Amino acid sequence: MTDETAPTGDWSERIFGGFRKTSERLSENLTGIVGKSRLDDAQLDDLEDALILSDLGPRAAARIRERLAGERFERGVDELAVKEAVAREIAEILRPVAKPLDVVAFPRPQVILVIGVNGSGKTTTIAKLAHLFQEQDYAVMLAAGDTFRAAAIGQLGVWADRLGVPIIKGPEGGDPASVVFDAVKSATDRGTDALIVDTAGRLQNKRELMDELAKIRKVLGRLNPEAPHDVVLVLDATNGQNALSQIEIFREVAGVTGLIMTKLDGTARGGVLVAAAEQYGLPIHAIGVGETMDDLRPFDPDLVARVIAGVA
Ligand SMILES: Nc1nc2c(ncn2[C@@H]2O[C@H](COP(=O)(O)OP(=O)(O)OP(=O)(O)O)[C@@H](O)[C@H]2O)c(=O)[nH]1
Repeated sequence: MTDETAPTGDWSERIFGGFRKTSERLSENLTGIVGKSRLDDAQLDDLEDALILSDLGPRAAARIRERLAGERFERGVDELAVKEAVAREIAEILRPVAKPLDVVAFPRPQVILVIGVNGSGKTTTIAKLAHLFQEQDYAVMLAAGDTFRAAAIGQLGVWADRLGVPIIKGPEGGDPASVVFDAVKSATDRGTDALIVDTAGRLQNKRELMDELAKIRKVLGRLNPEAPHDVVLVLDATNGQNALSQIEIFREVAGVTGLIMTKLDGTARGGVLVAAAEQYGLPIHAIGVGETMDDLRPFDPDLVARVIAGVA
């Protein structure tokens, strides 16, 4: 964890890194592409392969191919024109899933479960979300529902101190559902707007995790039938294609309602977000572009599409 006062630089510059592996692959395969007013079958095949290799996935690749097969390039086919067309099509896929996480629950609190494998950036994302809500003048509380590891409880506690928000914790090895129960009661009593709950990320033991999350849900449902209002899966951009299998598994065990992708400031294959959007249609709430509490950014589908296509 770095100091939250560290300079953050220009975040929009950073996301070029997060999509670099995707956009480089794509660019390499489009270099020198020329033609008359339409792409021919061989060019369309190459384009589709390039999109798949760039982590956009077979479904998004097939969709973009189909759209570009019907495209008339008025000024003739060249690299820039094709990239512009690809950017437009990627934006079409991403726009419907770009959806910030809003605090809307009534009655309060809005209960947001945050899930994801260990190391994905879950704890940091919780801090970033808390900070974002604070900036919008919402009262926030954290709950340390990952009781499996003392370090996880400690780390969330450090963030709570920094942010100046209350945190409900239990003992290491304690029952996460009981922590969540206490937290919802406390948040309700205090009139808290958003309660953000950390959870264990033990994918190795799917059954145990499923039982744990089911128990949390049951307890929550007793206090508020609408809760949890959000189940946000945190994905690490550096994991590339692995993100898709994580969505698959967590959808099954936890009923994911939205995604946040972190570490898009590193060199990563963020293009997998396009595959995720096409395949699952889950809302993408935000992206993480650094380690400080200010480094959560809105997901801008048009910018991301242009970065991926190499025309930003
Ligand atoms: N560069 C970068 N690093 C990040 C980002 N988000 C989190 N990290 C770093 O990734 C590491 C893991 O983040 P955590 O928030 O501890 O992840 P976690 O999923 O809670 O992990 P556990 O505590 O092991 O369960 C830390 O060193 C964070 O500082 C991000 O957007 N960009």
